Amino acid sequence: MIIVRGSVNRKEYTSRFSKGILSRSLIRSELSPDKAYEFASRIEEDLKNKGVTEITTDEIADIVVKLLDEEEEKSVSERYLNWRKVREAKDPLIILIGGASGVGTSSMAFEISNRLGIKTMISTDMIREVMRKIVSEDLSPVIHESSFLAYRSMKVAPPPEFDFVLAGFKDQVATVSVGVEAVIERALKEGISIIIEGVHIVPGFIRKELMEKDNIVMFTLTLSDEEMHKNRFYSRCGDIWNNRPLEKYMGNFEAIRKTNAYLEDQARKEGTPIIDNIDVITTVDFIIETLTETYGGMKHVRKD
Ligand SMILES: Nc1ncnc2c1ncn2[C@@H]1O[C@H](COP(=O)(O)OP(=O)(O)O)[C@@H](O)[C@H]1O
Ligand SMILES: O=C(O)[C@@H](COP(=O)(O)O)OP(=O)(O)O
Repeated sequence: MIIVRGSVNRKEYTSRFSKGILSRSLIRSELSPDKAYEFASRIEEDLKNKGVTEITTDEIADIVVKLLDEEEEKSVSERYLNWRKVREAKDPLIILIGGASGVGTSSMAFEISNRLGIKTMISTDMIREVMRKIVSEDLSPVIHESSFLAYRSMKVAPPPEFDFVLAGFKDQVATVSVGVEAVIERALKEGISIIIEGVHIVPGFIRKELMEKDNIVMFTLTLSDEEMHKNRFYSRCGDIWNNRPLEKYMGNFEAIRKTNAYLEDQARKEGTPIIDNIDVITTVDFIIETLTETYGGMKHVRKD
């Protein structure tokens, strides 16, 4: 039996060498499950042949990187190292992924959670749903509508020179952002990493003293190609569990595009990393690389 020594949150632990655990970290680096399991098996076999009975996680990582660099593209070992950098950081990581309806925030949040092994994920739609139960329609009509239709329930119409879609959108975002900040503060208090995604993650709407923390990182997803954006709704409405009618989004597509343009403007104004969410791998790599630069840098890696 091979004993593995590692540490999580400064706590030392030992466990038996597991091909399954090692395979999962390789799959996060975009290796196919079959190849990941083959690599894990070869590493275990090699350790046994050398009579190794105890090894540290860092020593395993060195073996993995060497093998990946010998047999795979450089990008695979880079992904593996990025994943370890972020996981070894001493502060919980709060990732905020915003974007207009249909651009792909929930799908990308899911991909990132898999890649980084972050188990806690929540959508701003869910936060809004809870708020709808607590805050009556009389008190805050704007949260009882879709973000791109919130203007329909504004108590007072905006001045004629204002864009009414964006006036309603901003009202709803400002209200739901209170719930988003509550989730961020709870995650910091519990010391857990979390991904929060949705249309209400808008640059400039989360308190500055939270956004100034470098373990809280926001990304804005956009789609410059309108046809591609439309197709995303067709693709989503094909999901068997989806109960949201395609017509609602197609019938308000112009309003949704307005919120997409507004999100882009806010991202540029606030210096928020922004990516055209055309391709899953490109988007995920961009987010991971940005995290590694801003968060996974040496100042965050545990000193002990
Ligand atoms: N980068 C991408 N490339 C291809 N399809 C994507 C991408 N991101 C999301 N999708 C697809 O687009 C549809 C909408 O994505 P979703 O995450 O539900 O959007 P949102 O949560 O922003 O409303 C889904 O069917 C999803 O599979
Ligand atoms: O309010 C909104 O813009 C959308 C956001 O959800 P996504 O489309 O981003 O999943 O919620 P809904 O239309 O379902 O009420």
